[in-house]
Amino acid sequence: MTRISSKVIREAYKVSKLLPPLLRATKNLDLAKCELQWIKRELPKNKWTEAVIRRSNYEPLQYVLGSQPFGSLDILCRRNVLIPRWETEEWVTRLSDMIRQHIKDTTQLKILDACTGTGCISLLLHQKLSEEAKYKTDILGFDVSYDAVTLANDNLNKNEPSWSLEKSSVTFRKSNIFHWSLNDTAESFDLIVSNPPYITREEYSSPVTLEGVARSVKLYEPSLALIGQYEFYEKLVDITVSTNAKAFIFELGSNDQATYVEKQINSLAAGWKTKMYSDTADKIRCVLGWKKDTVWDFLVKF
Ligand SMILES: C[S@@+](CC[C@H](N)C(=O)[O-])C[C@H]1O[C@@H](n2cnc3c(N)ncnc32)[C@H](O)[C@@H]1O
Repeated sequence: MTRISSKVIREAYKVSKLLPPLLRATKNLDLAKCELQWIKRELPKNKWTEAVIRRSNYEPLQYVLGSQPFGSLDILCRRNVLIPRWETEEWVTRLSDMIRQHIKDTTQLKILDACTGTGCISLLLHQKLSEEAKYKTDILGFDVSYDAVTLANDNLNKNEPSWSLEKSSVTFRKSNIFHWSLNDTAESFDLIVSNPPYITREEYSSPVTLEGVARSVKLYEPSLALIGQYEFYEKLVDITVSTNAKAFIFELGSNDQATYVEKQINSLAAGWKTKMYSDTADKIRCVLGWKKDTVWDFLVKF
């Protein structure tokens, strides 16, 4: 565990008596100063001390402040639902920019967002694609967690007034991916997107993850949103094939998971191309697939 010197604690105390408790969670004076600024800017003065105490007990700042920016959206965050991550924001932004750049015709896009959590992926895709009048997007997000679906709907209601949903729709509902069947919707999708649970039980149980930020993840974020291995990808590939989708993008945490998806899709259906994508931190982050000789061929440039 990173130790904080008494010199740094004294320095922090000179700036504000609210800083030393924040240092316990951030382990870094500059970061603690930043967090204090956000707390002061976003919460009323009578909530500052409570916020600092919660944070000093490693509660993630997003739960304390109640939201997290995601693209140009402000996504509401509450305990029991995973906080959206920058890695997800990055690929969702890239995907929507590429769709806008390469799908030129007026098109109806049907998108399924499996394991939707706060609804951040569905909502950012909708927001970015509906800026282009030529698209009509119908997005369905589902999650097994009642708290997640409630929060996703709250996020939809928060953002909806500023959107034109006349041509498009975003819907969230409670559903278990392992009980998901085509009868659930009786329709097909063009694109399947998902950020499923993908941290292995061993990684999750490893004492190394009791350090720093990971400590707050373990203490406060739901393990239901985190722990998973191949079973989610097996089901996602099934859904891709059974809904006659033309493309997919799944977030993941390892090369093994990407290779698993590539093997699964090629064993179940012919004519698919796949690609692995690494984020700007140079970590493998997604596997993508698309049907050859379709409008989705542009994904080769992802
Ligand atoms: C890694 S989180 C991703 C949440 C959100 N898509 C995001 O990117 O922030 C995974 C989500 O999968 C959901 N989940 C876990 N098991 C599930 C299941 N069997 N069926 C559907 N959703 C599930 C969790 O509730 C959680 O919201």
